[in-house]
Amino acid sequence: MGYVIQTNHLVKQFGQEKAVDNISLAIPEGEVYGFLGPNGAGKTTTIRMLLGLMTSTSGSIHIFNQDLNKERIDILKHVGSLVENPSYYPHLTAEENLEVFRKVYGVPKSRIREVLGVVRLSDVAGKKVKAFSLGMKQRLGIAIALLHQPKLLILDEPTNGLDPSGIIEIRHLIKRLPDEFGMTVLISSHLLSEIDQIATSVGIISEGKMIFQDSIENLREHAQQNVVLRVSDSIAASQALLVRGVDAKNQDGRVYLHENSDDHVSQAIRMLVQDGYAVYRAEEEKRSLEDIFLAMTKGHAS
Ligand SMILES: Nc1ncnc2c1ncn2[C@@H]1O[C@H](COP(=O)(O)OP(=O)(O)OP(=O)(O)O)[C@@H](O)[C@H]1O
Repeated sequence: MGYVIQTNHLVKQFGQEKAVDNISLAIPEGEVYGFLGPNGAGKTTTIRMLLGLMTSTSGSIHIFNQDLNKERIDILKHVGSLVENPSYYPHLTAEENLEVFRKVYGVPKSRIREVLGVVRLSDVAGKKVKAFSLGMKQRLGIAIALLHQPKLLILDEPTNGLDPSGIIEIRHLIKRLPDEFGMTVLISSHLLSEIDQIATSVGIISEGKMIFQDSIENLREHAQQNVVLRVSDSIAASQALLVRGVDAKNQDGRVYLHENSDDHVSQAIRMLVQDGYAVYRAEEEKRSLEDIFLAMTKGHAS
């Protein structure tokens, strides 16, 4: 499979601080890549380098298999982006704003109607942008980014500040782009929950370093849940299980079983009952992807 974006040991240093520290992104074609990290992790800095808005300290960037240093203009012709707050003309309508950008890009007038349709703003095309909600403004920003039919769309925290319905709208919109338009999308966020339903690949950064990069399925595997047992004496019970080779841990007065297949759980319960312990409850630990993400980034920070 081809990669649309590949960075090799990318570094950006501000004074003594490495805001981006050895990041090797690999973003396959046709994916929605969720670029995740807490505030200040280095997402925007990475994105600014990808868009040629900032030079790197070291490392390389290849987009569409071309070196960004050497073929910047050619590459950026096929990239659309929405980084931080997009600039609009508030006193112009959505359609008039798009017309300004259409002329810059030199694309046919028909694109305006098409992109308004894609972002579902056709009904308010004649409305002044100053009357738009934040969610509508973000969708207009995406419409502008789509005008020249880019092969790659880069969105920096597009759901920041949006209410839940605005987040859902953006989510639906982004999800359609790879299938309908063959596009690859990079979307950054500090909240995994916001993008766990749209991303097919995920890269997690913390303090400038990449700490996880793989498919969303493999991230879900990390989120595999322990089974928690409430028993009569959790300290002695977890010891008894460990002695018999069961991966068990005592925590908060409960026994945590890491191996959570039906066979393992029933075997552990049988052992405990045989040893005279009372087993009151067996429950799956409720651990969301967000919990896993927080644990990963916290673990890294400490
Ligand atoms: N122009 C700059 N000069 C000095 N330091 C900078 C500059 N830009 C970013 N930084 C620092 O680099 C680090 C990473 O910032 P960056 O904005 O890339 O993080 P982020 O992951 O995008 O976070 P956020 O979600 O808050 O935007 C921060 O410590 C920030 O203070």
